[in-house]
Amino acid sequence: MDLLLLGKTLLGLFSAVATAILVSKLHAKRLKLPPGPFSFPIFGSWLQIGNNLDHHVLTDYAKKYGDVVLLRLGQLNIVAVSSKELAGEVLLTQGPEFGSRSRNIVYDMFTGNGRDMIFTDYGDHWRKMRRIVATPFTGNKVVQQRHREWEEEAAAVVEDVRRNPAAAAEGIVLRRRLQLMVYNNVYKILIGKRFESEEDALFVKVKESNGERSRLGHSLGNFADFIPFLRPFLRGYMNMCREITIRRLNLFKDLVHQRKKDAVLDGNSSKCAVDHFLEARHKGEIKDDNLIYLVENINVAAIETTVWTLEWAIAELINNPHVQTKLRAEIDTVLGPGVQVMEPDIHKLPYLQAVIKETLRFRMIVPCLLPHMNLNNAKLGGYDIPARSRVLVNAWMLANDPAHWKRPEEFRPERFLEEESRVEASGNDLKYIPFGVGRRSCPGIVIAMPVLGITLGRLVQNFELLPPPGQSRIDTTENNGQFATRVLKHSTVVLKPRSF
Ligand code: HEM
Repeated sequence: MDLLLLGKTLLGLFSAVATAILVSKLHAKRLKLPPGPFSFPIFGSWLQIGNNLDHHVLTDYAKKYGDVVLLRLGQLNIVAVSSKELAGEVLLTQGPEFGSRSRNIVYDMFTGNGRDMIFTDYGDHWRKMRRIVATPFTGNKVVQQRHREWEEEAAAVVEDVRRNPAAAAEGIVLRRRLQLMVYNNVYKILIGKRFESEEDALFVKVKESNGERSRLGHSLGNFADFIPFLRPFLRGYMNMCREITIRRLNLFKDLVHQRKKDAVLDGNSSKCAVDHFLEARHKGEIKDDNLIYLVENINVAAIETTVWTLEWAIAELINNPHVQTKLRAEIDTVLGPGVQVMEPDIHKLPYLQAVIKETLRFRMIVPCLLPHMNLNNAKLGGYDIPARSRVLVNAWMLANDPAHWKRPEEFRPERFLEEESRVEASGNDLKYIPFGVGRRSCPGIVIAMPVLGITLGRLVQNFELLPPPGQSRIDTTENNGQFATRVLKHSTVVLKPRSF
């Protein structure tokens, strides 16, 4: 480290200590803050908490301190909420107050300081961007217009797996093929395009750059977020983030440009999301960079979320063979052996729906939703919540709390046909909100649920899903990141074809 950097760091440290002590004294007098672990000047509770602030750690804090906990990490206040009542306050009753998003330095960079939709503050810009995304992705006709494409993509997966001798013998990493399928589902809506194979050059490029962005954004604890004078130590990491941001935005600009050319050549092609975004741009509702960030947002929100959920569901179906057998029997009985699951069939397959709901409960991939934020000082559960707190709703804890659920530690889809038969994934009961609820809830539920139903239904009716030879289970060790819970190791799966 050079002397100048060391000098700057020490100076920063000294002024931060002085400011932190002064601010905390002033605050402590006036505000009734939620309980939480002891907070030191400058570092807050970072030394006790460490860098693993995932939903399990937050659950432990909730058990110790209560339904609303304040964790101070340097300058950042993190408010963790874990009761139905307070989740309702944050997401519904006080939705506008807590409807902004907390970003960190990396997400400032990824989103151009909130020029996107997902990480922008609650207000007119967000409202406009959300409406523009909603038309092509979540309008009430989207399922009707698109389900044939999703069925064809799922049929292509089944075909490819049947043709691959390794699938029935040593097994394959099915995730890779499912990833291509979900990219195709989303890219057809986004730019009217699908990729032919996993080797398609553009697919490889998009997938790698999204993967790199996701890897860099996944880290849970980032000390430079809450102790800004330590930022110089992260120069290398920040440079990588900057580089990937530029690369991705250029890639998405090229995609939009290409779509403009294709649409002119082929006047008959049906309208895709980018066409809607371009119209909004022409009307002056959004600017060029907002348009590119919308494309960026769909790339991060729509694809891996669905792939991770499929990956978890497959792992649970293999580790719970009785569930898999029961699901297969339901499909065979209702549709007839070999009659392929179509989207309109899903409502006739309650056990399939229950398996999906149970996966989203037990393996909630966005366990604390995306971070909410209050722009101004607010009140919650009788406590003062300082402006710009990062508010995390521990949705995983609500969905796995023995106070609300019978034997929550079991993967038991039957619960959604028996004691929880009225509970829906759309959040009609706040103990189960895998897509959030309220203003900032996931608009993608409209397409995610049918895609999950078609894909899982087709896999189970066409194959027996098994662990690889020599193993009795799929490894379900979690990899918990800033926003998402993924499977640590992408599993190899054996798929034995059924004959009809
Ligand atoms: C199984 C699949 C998915 C799950 C579990 C999921 C879950 C979530 C969750 C928990 C949130 C945050 C809610 C909150 O902070 O209150 C969210 C936000 C969002 N999701 Fe999804 N999602 C999935 C698929 C999709 C798809 C397919 C799309 C495509 C349109 C999508 C688009 C979005 C967007 C745009 C937001 C941000 C909304 C806003 O800030 O206003 N998601 N999602």
